[in-house]
Amino acid sequence: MKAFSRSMDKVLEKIIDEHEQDVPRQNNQPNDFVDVLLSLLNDCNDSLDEKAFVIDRTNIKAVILDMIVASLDTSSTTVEWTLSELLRHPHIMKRVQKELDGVVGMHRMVDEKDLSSLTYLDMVIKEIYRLHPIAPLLLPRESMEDITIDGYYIPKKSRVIINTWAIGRDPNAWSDSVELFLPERFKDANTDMQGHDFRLIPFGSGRRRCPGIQLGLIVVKLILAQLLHCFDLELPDGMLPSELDMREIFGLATQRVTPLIVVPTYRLRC
Ligand code: HEM
Repeated sequence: MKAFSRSMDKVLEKIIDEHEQDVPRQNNQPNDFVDVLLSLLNDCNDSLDEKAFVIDRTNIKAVILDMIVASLDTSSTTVEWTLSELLRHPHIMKRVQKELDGVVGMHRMVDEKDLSSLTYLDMVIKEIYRLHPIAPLLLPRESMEDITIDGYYIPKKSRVIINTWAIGRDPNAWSDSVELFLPERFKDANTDMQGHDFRLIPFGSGRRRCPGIQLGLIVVKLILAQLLHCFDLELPDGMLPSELDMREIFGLATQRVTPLIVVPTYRLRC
């Protein structure tokens, strides 16, 4: 563990050093997240001001590490569950590819600017988060006052845990076909994932909502669009879609019990 912390510290030091040495960035024009953190480092030297917050190099390393930890598994696990469901539902995978071929064609790769036109892929991603929310229990909350909701009394200072996994499979919130993978259920629905519609809150809601939601959604959508556009994907060794193991590991992040193995075949003409 200590060896890991030391090597991680080296990586973080390198990231900060590179930003500090990158002269064009230092024209009071922050370029990226680390630049913004470094600009705060230089800004808060007013030790007489009690309200001034202090941010030092260690804090910056902690925040960068926090971002790496919070973003990697969440994004990659979303991609893995999406591919799993698409491999179990080949007609839906074909429909995603048809949309991609219509929007992008077969002679170039998907670009970030194409993403807003991929509306069926949006529905697929929402359906993934309904059935496979990556953080099924969100972050724990503490109630600030006594309250009764639907007849349940919750005293002040209770630890409250929101089970988004159960909400996603609740027939009262969705329909009887709640166990089915049906992206079309979002066709005419105005459901967003920003924390306003409590039926679908894979990034949480309120002040502790995921601060990386915009980045996360773009990264996940771009990776999926590129994979599905560039490749036809199949299960290995003639495995049938119905034979794919969909068991989940219960934990802070919902991973697959068995890693997904996929056989890709290139399909573009470029
Ligand atoms: C697509 C993938 C992602 C998913 C599904 C996801 C999901 C979540 C969820 C459910 C929470 C808890 C929210 C709550 O309890 O209300 C959370 C918190 C957080 N996420 Fe994400 N996230 C993703 C990507 C990212 C990215 C890309 C970043 C940063 C670059 C990030 C940074 C964070 C941080 C720092 C917190 C803790 C916020 C706090 O303590 O107040 N996440 N995320």
